[in-house]
Amino acid sequence: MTTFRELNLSEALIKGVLKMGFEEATPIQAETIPVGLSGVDLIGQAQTGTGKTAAFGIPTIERLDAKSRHIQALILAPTRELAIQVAEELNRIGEMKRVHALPVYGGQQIDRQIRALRKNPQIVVATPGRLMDHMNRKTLNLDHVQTVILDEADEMLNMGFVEDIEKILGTLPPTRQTLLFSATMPPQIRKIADRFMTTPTHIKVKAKEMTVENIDQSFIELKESQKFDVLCRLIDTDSPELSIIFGRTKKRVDEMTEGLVQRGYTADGLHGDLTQAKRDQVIRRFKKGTIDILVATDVAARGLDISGVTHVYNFDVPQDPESYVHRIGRTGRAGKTGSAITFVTPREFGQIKTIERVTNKKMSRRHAPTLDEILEGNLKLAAQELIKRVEAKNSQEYTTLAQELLEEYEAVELIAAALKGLTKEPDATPVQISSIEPIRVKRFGNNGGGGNRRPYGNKGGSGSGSSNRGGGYRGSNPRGGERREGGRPSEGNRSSSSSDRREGGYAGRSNRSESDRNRGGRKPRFEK
Ligand SMILES: Nc1ncnc2c1ncn2[C@@H]1O[C@H](COP(=O)(O)OP(=O)(O)OP(=O)(O)O)[C@@H](O)[C@H]1O
Ligand SMILES: [Mg+2]
Repeated sequence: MTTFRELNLSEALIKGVLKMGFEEATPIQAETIPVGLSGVDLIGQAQTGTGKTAAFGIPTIERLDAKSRHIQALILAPTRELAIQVAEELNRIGEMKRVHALPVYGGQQIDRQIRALRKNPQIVVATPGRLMDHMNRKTLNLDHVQTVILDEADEMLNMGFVEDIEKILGTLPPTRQTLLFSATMPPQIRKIADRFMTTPTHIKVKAKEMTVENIDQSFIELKESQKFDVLCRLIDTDSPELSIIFGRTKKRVDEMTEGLVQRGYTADGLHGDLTQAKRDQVIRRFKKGTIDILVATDVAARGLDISGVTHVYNFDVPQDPESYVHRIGRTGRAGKTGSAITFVTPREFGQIKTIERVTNKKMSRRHAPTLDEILEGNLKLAAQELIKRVEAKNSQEYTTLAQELLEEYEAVELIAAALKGLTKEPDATPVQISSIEPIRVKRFGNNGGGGNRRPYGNKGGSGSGSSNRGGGYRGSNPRGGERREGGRPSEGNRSSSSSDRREGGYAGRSNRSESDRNRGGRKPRFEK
């Protein structure tokens, strides 16, 4: 185990990370921080939730000059929520060094961002489309950037941002350091690496499986028409603290959200067609626990770090194994445990096999809870509740009435009636979710006739390996469910900036044509 002191960091940075509750460096941090500090280019790959943000954030902040008024580090992220979150984390790491990171993303008023940029942040965390807008308007100067980081680089390629990224990287000083991070590294990444990186060191935290071992993974085979009722039953039996339900399209996300609310759950939806103000509100309420179910497209699959997410439900089987890895990685973060349950229709069963093959991890088959099982579970909960109330000994004012009732009725009958009153009956409010075409297996399994799709550099090409398995590490994170929202600019109206059209409609790969239209009809160059 490596402490941050052993990594030769300045006092300001050590204080910063200790204040965040980090006691030891995670494996990816221990391996990449020294390399990052040396100034060379770096590709970092490690499982979800294992601290990649700080792995690139710490050396980047350490290397920059807090007194300078120039932008010295640029981070590109695929979604707005991720840009905001990364900026927040960097602001915490750099707090003692008085370094400021500004998130810059589509959907927020550009004037507001221009004013914030005039305050000279040393770090800008941007979505590619909006950054391009600022570059075209000359409202930010990237001449002094010494480090550029592509967080979730493969997803930015999936989203069709490759041209923007090429343009952005092409304008940066050639001497700058380039870092590239993700939990998954499909071979296309090599193109970016070849073109824009100088003999990068490849660091991959070795792990037997692509997913962290503290996520319990299962699937349920069922008919499309059964999905919604089964989902509700699972939520009732699993009682997640916070959960994320992934759906394939924006329409399904809207319908599911509406249905859950109708059945009395506190849920809200997140997808690319919502205004930025609404997106901000949903995330804020989910982090606070005001809503405990987030229904989302793949827009929420990458990078989001929300503590308390104990369950991920894939209402629709993910389009590809990468999407699966990132979706389920929203739980089981920073050494915590989590559960991931994937729904699969019989015709799509091949996807489960493909995912298992690529992630090198078997999912267990789970059966949909029956109504009887649900009732039995609810009855047990009611009995526990009754016992709790008896033990609390605070029902004295009811004892006289209870005595009178006991004289007239059998004790067993009275308790049975009380239990019935406390038992939650499954809600059968009818909910209609529009049906959807099954994923075509052919497209899904197109990785070389069913062979293992190896993540880039998996075969010992890494600069230095680690014997650490998985993402488990010690160290507490005291923030709990209440994350500081500092650094998050208050929401403005949707601006008419061109980046909105490109970034606004992201619904995940499954909804590709729709999201492409929203990004100006651009076709992603790297189809999977
Ligand atoms: N050294 C550490 N000790 C304890 N907690 C840490 C440490 N480093 C990071 N964390 C916490 O772990 C959580 C996950 O970190 P982070 O979001 O950087 O993961 P990631 O590897 O980028 O995951 P993803 O692939 O999903 O983006 C965060 O809450 C972060 O604050
Ligand atoms: Mg991340």
